[in-house]
Amino acid sequence: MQKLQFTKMQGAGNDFIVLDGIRQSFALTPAQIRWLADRQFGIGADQILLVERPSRAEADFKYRIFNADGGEVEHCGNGARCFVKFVHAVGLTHKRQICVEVQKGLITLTLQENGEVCVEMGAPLFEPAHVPFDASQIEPRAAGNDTMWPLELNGKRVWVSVLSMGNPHAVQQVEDVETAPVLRDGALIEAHPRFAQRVNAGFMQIIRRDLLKLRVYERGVGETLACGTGACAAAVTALRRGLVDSPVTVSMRGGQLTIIWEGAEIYMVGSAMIVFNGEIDLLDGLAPLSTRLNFN
Ligand SMILES: N[C@H](CCC[C@H](N)C(=O)O)C(=O)O
Repeated sequence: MQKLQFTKMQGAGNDFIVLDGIRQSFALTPAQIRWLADRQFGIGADQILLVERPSRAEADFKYRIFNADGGEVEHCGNGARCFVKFVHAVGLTHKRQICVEVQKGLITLTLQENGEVCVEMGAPLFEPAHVPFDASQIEPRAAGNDTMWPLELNGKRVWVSVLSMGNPHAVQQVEDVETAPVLRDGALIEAHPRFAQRVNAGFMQIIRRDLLKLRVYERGVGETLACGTGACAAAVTALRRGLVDSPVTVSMRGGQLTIIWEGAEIYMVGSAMIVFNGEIDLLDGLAPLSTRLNFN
């Protein structure tokens, strides 16, 4: 049995289990990650964030992000803000500007005087092969400076913009996010065969030129209350379509983020909070999950 200290955090309602992998030594299997993230049998979270020492000289820290389904991912916007608040809260650093190594590369995080965090999210990539998205045998449609692609979902065609924030996103515009079929169509888009590594599916509604509403069906999780990379993907898509101006507020069910994009790096500004600290016995957790009945 191994005791593991953890910190439960949230950024705009997207919630995380943050683990200090610098002062604790452990190795997690995908099954253990699924158990920790399980909202009935474990602690419960959308993602697990693992803080480690950097392997690159220019970085202060490294962190790794795992979805609730156990898969490791390239980037996480809300997680980045939670990371900054965590390392300050536990005394791992007092620096206000931190360079962090994540799977997609190096990002710079800044803890602002007002307690919010500004994340330099990197530049979006639009080439289908970089998402990755299989654009073969279909014709795109222009929308301003943006490109939309047709996706067939069980006989229904939707038009999505595809882009990489380091992780893959498919964004569509809807009339009303509250009535959009996010759970049904989000699941179909996430698993669509044209996305070799699956995809995060965003549903955005333009409210004003400085405000859009967004719901995201996240890869490896399902619908979350907010998605930071998804907010960046939606804002960039709306900006390319000429529907909003930068900076734009992205309002999601769990909170809002400010996204700034002038054509190169994207900046995301928002809050992050510690909810509680805890301790869990690593080995005990697998038993309950193995007894989870599979009725389907
Ligand atoms: N589900 C995402 C990872 C977490 C991203 C999201 N929580 C964020 O804040 O960016 C993916 O599989 O790419």
